[in-house]
Amino acid sequence: MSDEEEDDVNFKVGHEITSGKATYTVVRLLGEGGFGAVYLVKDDKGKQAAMKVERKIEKRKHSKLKMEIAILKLVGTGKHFTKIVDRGKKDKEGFFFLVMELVGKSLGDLKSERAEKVFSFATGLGVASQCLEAVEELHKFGFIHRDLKPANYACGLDDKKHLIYILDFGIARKFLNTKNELKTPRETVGFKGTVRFAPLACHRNFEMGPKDDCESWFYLLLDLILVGGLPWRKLNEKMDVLKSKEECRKEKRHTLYTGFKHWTELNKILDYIDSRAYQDRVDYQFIYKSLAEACTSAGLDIDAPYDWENSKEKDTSKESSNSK
Ligand SMILES: Nc1ncnc2c1ncn2[C@@H]1O[C@H](COP(=O)(O)OP(=O)(O)OP(=O)(O)O)[C@@H](O)[C@H]1O
Repeated sequence: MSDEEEDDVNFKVGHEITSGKATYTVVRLLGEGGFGAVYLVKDDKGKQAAMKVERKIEKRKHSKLKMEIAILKLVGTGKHFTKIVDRGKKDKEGFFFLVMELVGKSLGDLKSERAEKVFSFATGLGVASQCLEAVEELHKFGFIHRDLKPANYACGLDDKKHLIYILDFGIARKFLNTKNELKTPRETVGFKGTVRFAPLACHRNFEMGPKDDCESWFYLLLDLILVGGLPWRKLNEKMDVLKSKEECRKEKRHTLYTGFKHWTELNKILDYIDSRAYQDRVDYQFIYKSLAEACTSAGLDIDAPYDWENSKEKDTSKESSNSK
């Protein structure tokens, strides 16, 4: 059995977790991550929520869940962030938990339900614009995410189907100090995050700043709309992925936009992000404007209903897709 498996918290359907506020009953597992699991739960009044649990391990230096709670508390009512419902720890059973607002399917799941496994151009750009708004908000609070990818964003439920939420702040890092000044970059930094979406700085073991989240966000944007996926999607070795990302800055630039008629604005965004350094501020407005212009030049509306809001497509609720 691996360490990871030993770390698992396995709740059966019907398992009850009581806090000072309510008793939560496990309805089903929503997903499992590196350090724990996320369950669909309902409280005493039948209200549904998501409960993230993490096994309490003394030897673990960083609790991902603690970081997640700290960030959600900090951003408070930010519209792209799930609200905290409850949180606590169960010393006897040895786990921490966070109960939060329930959201719908992840962008990764929504995308994989589509015929060509990508969103339409307008949905991709509209969604990506919201994904960046969430990142901008996080940056305002002095944190970088370091693991932006379609699996870490989800759409809302019911009347919030057009709203995108950012999830999973387990490896976020503060880049501003207590005086709100940029922290001095470390000499060398270990690889963090997901190879496919990692920025060049991460591959090169450099300290990451806001512009590096933007670079990952750009890969995410392409991943949402590029039929066949990112050029390095089939490569497993970090070094090969770095090489491919570097080539896409030079002679293989066109492979980032295969099949797109309207990519000039997207290319300008990548040039802009690449022109930024660790210490630079990001002009998010320039990026939002360029995304909207890319849609306009394609004769599309960036604010149009998203692909999954179309009534012919499946329900976005994980609950309805799995429990019927
Ligand atoms: N508030 C929520 N509402 C509904 N589903 C959620 C919610 N939060 C997370 N999930 C789902 O639970 C699964 C795991 O979530 P998340 O990525 O946050 O967990 P994690 O344990 O940190 O994962 P990893 O270690 O792989 O990054 C995902 O499928 C995600 O879509």
